[in-house]
Amino acid sequence: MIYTCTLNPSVDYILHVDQLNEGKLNRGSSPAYYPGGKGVNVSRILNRLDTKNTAIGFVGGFTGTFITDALEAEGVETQFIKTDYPTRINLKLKSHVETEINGPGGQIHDLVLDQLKKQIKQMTSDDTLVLAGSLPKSVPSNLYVELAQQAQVRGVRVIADTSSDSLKALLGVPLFLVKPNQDELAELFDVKIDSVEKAIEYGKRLQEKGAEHVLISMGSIGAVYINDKQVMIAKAPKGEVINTVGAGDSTVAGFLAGLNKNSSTKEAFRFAVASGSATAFKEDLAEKKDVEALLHTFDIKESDI
Ligand SMILES: Nc1ncnc2c1ncn2[C@@H]1O[C@H](COP(=O)(O)OP(=O)(O)OP(=O)(O)O)[C@@H](O)[C@H]1O
Ligand SMILES: O=P(O)(O)OC[C@@]1(O)O[C@H](CO)[C@@H](O)[C@@H]1O
Repeated sequence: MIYTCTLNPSVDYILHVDQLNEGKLNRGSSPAYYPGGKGVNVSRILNRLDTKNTAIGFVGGFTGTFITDALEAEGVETQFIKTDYPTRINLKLKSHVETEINGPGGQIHDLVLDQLKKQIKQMTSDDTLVLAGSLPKSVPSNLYVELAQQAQVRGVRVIADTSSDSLKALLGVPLFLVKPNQDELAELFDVKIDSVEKAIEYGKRLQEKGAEHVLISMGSIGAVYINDKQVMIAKAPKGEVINTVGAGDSTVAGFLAGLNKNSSTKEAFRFAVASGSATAFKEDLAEKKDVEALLHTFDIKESDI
C-alpha cells in the first residue's frame, strides 16, 4: 500500500481578483475549495491514475471533516488522526500572478503523535510512505527523520516532498525518492539555481547523500531526474497555465503511479512530468485523460553520469 502522510493538510481556498490592492477592500470572484496539502494532493492524483493509496496525517474541526469527506467522495481511502485544532485554510489568490498565503497549522500533542507512530509501526516492506508538505509549527523539524527511520527499519520505501528545515534535516537519510523544486534545492545548499546545469549539479549532491531517485521540478522549464547512473532532462509540455498549485505533488504522484505500473524509470519520469503539467493546465488537479494527452508531447534527454 502507498500511504501519503500529510501532517499539515489544508483546505485550499482559491479566489480570483482582477487587481490586488493591499490595505483596501478587494472583492474576489470564482471561489473554489479543494482538499489540500501536499500528501493529500498526491493521494488525489494517485487515485485518478488508478493507483490505490491511503491518506494519513492529522485533521481537525470543520475543515478537517471537509478534507476527509472530499477525499472519500473521490474514492481515496483515509485513516486520518483527529486533532483538537481545525485544519488550516490556505488562501490561493489568482490575479495576473498567483499569491499564496499558507497558515501555520495547529498544535500537535504528543498523544496524537504517538498514534501516528503506531500507524507507521504497522507498515511492512510492501508499503511506501510519502512524507509531504510542511510540518505544523509545534512539531520538531526533525520529525520526518524520526518517522522515516521508523518506517525504514520495517523495510518501507520512504519518499519526501518538503522544504526548509524539514528537508535539511532529511539530508543523509536514505530516501527512495526526494522531490524538491528548484528553489527548495537552492535553499537546501544555500546557492542560486538558475539553470538546468545547476539543478543537475546540486541534484547529484542530493543523490550522493543517499536518495535513490531525485526529481527536481522546475516549473515552466520542466524537470530533472537523477539516480546513481543516469540523468534525464524533460522540457515542460506547452499549454495554458491555469493553476500551478499541486503541480509538484502531481509530479510525485505521476512518478509513483508509473513505477507502480512497472514502467521503466524513463517512462515513470515521463508520467511525472506529464502529470505536473497537466495539473498546471487545470483549475483543480489533473485527471487521467489530461495526463495521457500530454504524455508524448515533450522530449526527454538522457545522459550517463
Ligand atoms: N508554467 C508551466 N508550464 C508547464 N508546466 C508546468 C508549469 N509550471 C509547472 N509545470 C509542471 O509542473 C511540474 C511541477 O512544477 P513546480 O516545479 O512549480 O512544482 P512545485 O513548486 O513543487 O509546486 P507545488 O508546491 O505547488 O505543488 C513541473 O516540473 C512541470 O512539469
Ligand atoms: O504549507 P505547505 O505544507 O508547504 O504547502 C501546502 C500547500 O501549499 O501545498 C499544496 C500544493 O503543493 C497545497 O495544496 C497546499 O495549500
